[in-house]
Amino acid sequence: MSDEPPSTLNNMRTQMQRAQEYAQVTENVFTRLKHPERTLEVSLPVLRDDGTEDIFKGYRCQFSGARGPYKGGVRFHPSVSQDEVIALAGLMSSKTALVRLPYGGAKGGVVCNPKELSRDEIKRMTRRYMEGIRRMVGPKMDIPAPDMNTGPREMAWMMDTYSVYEGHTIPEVVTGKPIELGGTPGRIEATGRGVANITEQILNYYSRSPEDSTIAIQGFGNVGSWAGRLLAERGANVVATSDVTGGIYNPKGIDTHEVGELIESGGQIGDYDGDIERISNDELLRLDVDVLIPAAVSHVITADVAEDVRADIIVEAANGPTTPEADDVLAERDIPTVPDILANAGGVIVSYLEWVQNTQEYSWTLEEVNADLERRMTEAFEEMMDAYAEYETPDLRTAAYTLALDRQATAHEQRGLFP
Ligand SMILES: NC(=O)C1=CN([C@@H]2O[C@H](COP(=O)(O)OP(=O)(O)OC[C@H]3O[C@@H](n4cnc5c(N)ncnc54)[C@H](O)[C@@H]3O)[C@@H](O)[C@H]2O)C=CC1
Ligand SMILES: O=C(O)CCC(=O)C(=O)O
Repeated sequence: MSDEPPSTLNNMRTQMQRAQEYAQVTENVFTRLKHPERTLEVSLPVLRDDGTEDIFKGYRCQFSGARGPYKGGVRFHPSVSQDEVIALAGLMSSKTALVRLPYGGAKGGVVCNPKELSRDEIKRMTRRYMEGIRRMVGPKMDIPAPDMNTGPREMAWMMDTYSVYEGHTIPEVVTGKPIELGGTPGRIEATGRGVANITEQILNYYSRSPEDSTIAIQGFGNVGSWAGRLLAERGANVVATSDVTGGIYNPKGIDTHEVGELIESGGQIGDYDGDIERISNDELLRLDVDVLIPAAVSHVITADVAEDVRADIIVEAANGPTTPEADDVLAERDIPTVPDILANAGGVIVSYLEWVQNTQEYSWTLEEVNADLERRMTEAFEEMMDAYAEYETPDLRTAAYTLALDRQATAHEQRGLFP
């Protein structure tokens, strides 16, 4: 096993490489598709509440714009690095292609621990970040959105900062905004709703259903908590979940709505005092459940963990949770893994619906948004399963990447970017 620190970018390139032999992509185009178009690094001077000033580092990577404006979230997390932001921007380019959105891919982030910053400090940092990247973004150029530790509040501050410089309000420069500022109903739950949809579909594909399934979810933030609540509504038994403070387990089931409310009121899993047994994040990944849903950080399912996984199916709600070495082990062990670029695409799909509403200055109902989301997820799932059968790829990820690569290569060729 290599001593190299895990590189999300190397992992993403290996995943693309594995699809190259099935996709209609020439070597020249493939080389282009593996490299980002540009990455900006910004230094953000932020006044702390005690009167001192700190410099935070931020990034925005635009990976590919061949299929449309760049699109992707912004995360605030200590693990943010240039390598990670580039890789996540690459994942976004494949994700938008796979679910047929008219976008390219981007990602941004600031290296910080928001848990150690006050609301005012986060606000000053967010506004500085938007000032730093504002020449690069725009409603027809690059449209940021939420990711880890960012949400409607941060999107509102980013939208306001951009609009102040432009001299008028431009809601469509970011998505995931509060509803009052042009956000769409359904965006907060969208990624979790997409995960619930895909989990139900993969279970149905194997002639099973949420009602007879137990689920373990690592990470109970925006994505994990909504996936958990919506799967429970579909009849599934969510038996375990976790956050950075550790995990909880009850084979009879966890009250996902109660835990969700605790998290939304600022609590942590470590504070939950229901009828549960405490487990570690590592133990959660090895539970004997029907479906394992990693919904937190990258690289958690390594080859070693994959050897011990007892779930029948994995659905990747997080970006990049499984290493390529782990993919090999899981394929060998016949454990299907629905890849991130499909499983968590509900967020960017509803971001697209928000952007469309903003550009048309019109608004849709929650029912319309949810129906459109479910339809797009279902179609993308069926296309991935058809590609899996047609190309006989070793796993679902390679099938998904084959479709994404083909569509990105076609865009390059049709635009005349290559002879
Ligand atoms: N928010 C969105 O719309 C989308 C998010 N994603 C991905 O989903 C994942 C989760 O994102 P969000 O729910 O938005 O973030 P969040 O910040 O709302 O929640 C993250 C959760 O992960 C937990 N966590 C953090 N570090 C951990 C660790 N080392 N071990 C175990 N748990 C840990 C946190 O305590 C929290 O429960 C990320 O990989 C993100 O890129 C993907 C698509 C869209
Ligand atoms: O909603 C969006 O535009 C992007 C969400 C995102 O960052 C992701 O899917 O990883």
